[in-house]
Amino acid sequence: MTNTVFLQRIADLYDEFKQHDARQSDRLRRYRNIEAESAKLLAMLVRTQQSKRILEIGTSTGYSTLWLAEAAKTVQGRVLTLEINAFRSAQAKKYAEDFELEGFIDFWVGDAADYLKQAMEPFDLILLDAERGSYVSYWEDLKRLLQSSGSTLIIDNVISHPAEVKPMLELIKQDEHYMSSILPVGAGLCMVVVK
Ligand SMILES: C[S@@+](CC[C@H](N)C(=O)[O-])C[C@H]1O[C@@H](n2cnc3c(N)ncnc32)[C@H](O)[C@@H]1O
Repeated sequence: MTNTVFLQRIADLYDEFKQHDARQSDRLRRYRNIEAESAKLLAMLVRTQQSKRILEIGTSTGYSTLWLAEAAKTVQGRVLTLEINAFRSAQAKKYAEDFELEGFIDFWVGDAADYLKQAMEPFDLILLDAERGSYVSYWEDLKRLLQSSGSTLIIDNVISHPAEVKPMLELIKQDEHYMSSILPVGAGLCMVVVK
């Protein structure tokens, strides 16, 4: 698939997802995919950082996963994506097949907390985009998975939902091993880098 085709197809898919969400009154039934500009920035980060090991927490229908995987493909990287809703994970897998990117993605179904508790292998880039109320409880595990200098954590929705992410951002700020900054892109991304 050429880059032009990828961009057109992913834009069409995003429109479909947005239309789906506009029809849902229940927040949990919405796909809540990341903003297009944020997804593009993530793909740029993979390229600049040459991220080989990428973790996504919150697959939904795989919009951000596709962007991450398309970039991972160019740097010989892989994406592991976690989703509690098996139906959504299956939807995401189907889109990955349609985009011929399934070979760069591992889909894991379950509560992210369970994965994070037992995980030992480090990641170069982690996208945190699940239920914000759980983020603080993930922090100790995330620290273990962000092992080397330059390893990066991106947290979505820090401008759109400041109160919900505040406890997590406070925790990060207090830790002298990390630098963090809020990027005014999409719904607001917090970029956290291991010093
Ligand atoms: C904001 S959406 C993710 C959007 C996705 N990153 C994208 O841009 O296409 C959050 C997703 O996290 C999932 N989720 C919520 N709590 C979770 C948990 N404890 N473990 C794994 N996934 C969870 C939800 O089912 C939902 O699909």
